[in-house]
Amino acid sequence: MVRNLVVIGGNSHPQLTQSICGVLGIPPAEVLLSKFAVGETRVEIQESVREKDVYIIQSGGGKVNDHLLELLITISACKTASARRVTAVLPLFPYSRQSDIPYDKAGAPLVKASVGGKPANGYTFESTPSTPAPGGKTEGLGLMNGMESLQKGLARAQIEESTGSPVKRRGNGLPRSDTTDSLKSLTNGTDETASSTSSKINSFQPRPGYKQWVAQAGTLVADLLTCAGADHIITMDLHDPQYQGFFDIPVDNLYGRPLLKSYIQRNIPNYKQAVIVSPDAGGAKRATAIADQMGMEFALIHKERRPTKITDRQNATMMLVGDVRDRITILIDDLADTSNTITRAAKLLKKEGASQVYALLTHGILSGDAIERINASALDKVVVTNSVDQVEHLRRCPKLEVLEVGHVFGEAIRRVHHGESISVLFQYD
Ligand SMILES: O=P(O)(O)OC[C@H]1O[C@H](OP(=O)(O)OP(=O)(O)O)[C@H](O)[C@@H]1O
Repeated sequence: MVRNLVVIGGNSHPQLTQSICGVLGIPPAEVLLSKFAVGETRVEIQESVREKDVYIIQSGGGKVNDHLLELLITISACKTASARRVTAVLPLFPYSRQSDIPYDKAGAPLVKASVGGKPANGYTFESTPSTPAPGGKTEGLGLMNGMESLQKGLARAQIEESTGSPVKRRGNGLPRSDTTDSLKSLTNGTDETASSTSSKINSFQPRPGYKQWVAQAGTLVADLLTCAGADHIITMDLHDPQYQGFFDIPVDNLYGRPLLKSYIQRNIPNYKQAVIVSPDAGGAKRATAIADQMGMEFALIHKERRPTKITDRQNATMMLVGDVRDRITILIDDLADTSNTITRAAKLLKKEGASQVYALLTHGILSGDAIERINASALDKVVVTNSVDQVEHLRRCPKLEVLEVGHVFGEAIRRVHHGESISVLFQYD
């Protein structure tokens, strides 16, 4: 029994809250988490948290935005109810993959670039923005684009003023052709100017190589948590460990690896002869750490994230570096979302002669038709932790096995509460 410690479970994962409370020997706090008719989140803390050390359990996955808002409101409610310290426990941290520019699954940037006003079909990843030449035109970019739009808007206003009727526009904001003559007379009076103005008046057209300005949601979410009043974060296997640097409060990033290692030792026959495989270069460090510690061989799948052409998805190939013939292979990754990565990797491993393919992941998000994809794949077994609720996934996927993380978070909470070191939880030997 621990004193002055309160655990509040969000709606994302009630089973994990129960298991953490079981480890700590306390019941979860009484809270009301619901929604008003309009859809707004409603939170009521139904017991006193004054001067208490509060831990709120809320994972990513599922209705991730609802869960995030519910967490923020709960943190704020505890702070205003005079909690001494509020710790957000996020077994899967939401939005932590969004600190980079977005790519589609074939690895192509989501920017649809245009070249000289033409569609992006000729775009290659080797393309670079053209160097502006003296007297050269910089079509459709930045300041020039703004000036041309302004010029065009003025021209349209003048036509409207002189004719007394509004200029009709196409969907893209261009005047209709019946106004073109008037337009010509109001610009330089030449066809060339009119047509070039027409082509330029359109909205912003990014060029190849232009880095699209995207929301850095990871930073925003970090700020929202601290703004709401979180004093401390506990999470597990952050997709980018550097994400801890987005916070100015302590972040404890626990490892799921001890669980995965122990699964291998207990369940894979003659495991020293098996091969650990990283399904992409991004996860190589994660997978080699396990292979090195367990004295196992390692292979890498090079996931080509840069197809030659933006339209050519077939070029987004996977290539195996290492030998897996007649060996059991174990894919190691931090998470599976759509399951594309692990199912494609499994197909390649079987093609290269692997006798069996396991996938061991910390976070089984398994969105959309991920389960169907796994069921139909070459994967023999998928092992995930319950950092995300797996009840529904288990029901639908006979290949799925789930490892319990409640004791890891329970022990981390106990140690943080008592001011003990939790570094022992970071060791995975
Ligand atoms: O199940 P899926 O939808 O295929 O997603 C899973 C993949 O996504 C993440 O990596 P990401 O593609 O973000 O690349 P990175 O490792 O290079 O950051 C993760 O590490 C997996 O490899």
